Amino acid sequence: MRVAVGSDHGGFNLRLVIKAHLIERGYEVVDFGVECKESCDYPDYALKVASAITSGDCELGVLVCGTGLGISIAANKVRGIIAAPVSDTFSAEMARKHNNANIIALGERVVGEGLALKIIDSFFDASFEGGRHEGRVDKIRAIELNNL
Ligand SMILES: O=C[C@H](O)[C@H](O)[C@H](O)COP(=O)(O)O
Repeated sequence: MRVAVGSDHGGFNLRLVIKAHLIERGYEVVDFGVECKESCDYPDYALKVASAITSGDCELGVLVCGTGLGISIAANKVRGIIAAPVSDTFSAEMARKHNNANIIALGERVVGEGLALKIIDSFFDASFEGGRHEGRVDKIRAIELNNL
C-alpha cells in the first residue's frame, strides 16, 4: 500500500519517525514534506497529502502538525477526505472501522513518539467495517456534495 505523509514544521520530527516506522512495516511511503523545520503553513501540506489520496496515487495518509488540528481541519476541506485528528489508540482504530477515515492526523506537541507509533499501528491494522457505518459515511459525503 502507498501511504502519503506530510507535516508542517511543528510536526517535522514526528513525521520522520512515523515515516521510518511505516517503511519498516513494509508500506511504500510518499513524503510530501516539509523539508526543514523553518516556519511554514500547514494547509499547504494538508493539500498535498489530501490530493495524493483523492487522485488515487496513495490509499491512506498521515499528517502531523503541532496539535494535529489545523492540518486535519485543512485536509477535511478537500472533497473525498475524511481526516481524523487522534491522540489515543482506540480512536485511531475506530477512525478506520467506523468512520472510514483516509487520513490520520497527529500532534507532535501532544503525543510522545511511543504513543504516536501505537496510534499509527492501530489505524493501519484496522479496516472499515461497512454495514451500519456505510450509510453514515455516505451521509457525510452527501453533506460534502450539498446533497442532503
Ligand atoms: O493547528 C496548527 C498546528 O498545530 C501548527 O503546527 C501550529 O499552529 C504552529 O505553531 P507555531 O507557528 O507557533 O510553531
